[in-house]
Amino acid sequence: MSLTPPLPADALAPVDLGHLEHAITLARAARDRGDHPFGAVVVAPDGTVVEGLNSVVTQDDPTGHAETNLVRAAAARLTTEALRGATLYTSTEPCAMCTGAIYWAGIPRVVYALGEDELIRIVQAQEGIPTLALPCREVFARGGRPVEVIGPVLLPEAAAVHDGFWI
Ligand SMILES: Nc1nc2[nH]cnc2c(=O)[nH]1
Repeated sequence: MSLTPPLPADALAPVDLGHLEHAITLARAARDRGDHPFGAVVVAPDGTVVEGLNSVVTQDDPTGHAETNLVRAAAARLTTEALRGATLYTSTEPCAMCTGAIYWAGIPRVVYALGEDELIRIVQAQEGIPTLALPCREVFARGGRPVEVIGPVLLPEAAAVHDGFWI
């Protein structure tokens, strides 16, 4: 479980903070349309922004996590070179499946708001909801190229978007 201490929001560069807040608004949009409350964006070196929302419920797809959907969309829209210079921002730390997708896409930088340990604490109030406790840093550490990871970042809305959802 991640014991990385949270960063204050003002420790981030304003551009990173803006994209992270965008990811959290997408988590809210996913929840509002009936999906699980997760959202993410990829930002390419030229500023192109690709969005991803969780679609587990509306597409009846257990692998429809925000980041996995996003990596597919980004790979379709961006060149390999652009992916290799991109940053992925996500409302919650990527799970092991999504971390694998990010790694295989060659994305070298990830910024997340809510930590996996905090998500598990929220979700575990509910019996029967499965979690996968494997911090993204541990998965990336097994890879053959470095991925910079920044997070968790203290943004109250990142936790608030889960309020009352997992009950
Ligand atoms: N980061 C993240 N964690 C999840 N856990 C369950 N679904 C998701 C998702 O879409 N994104």
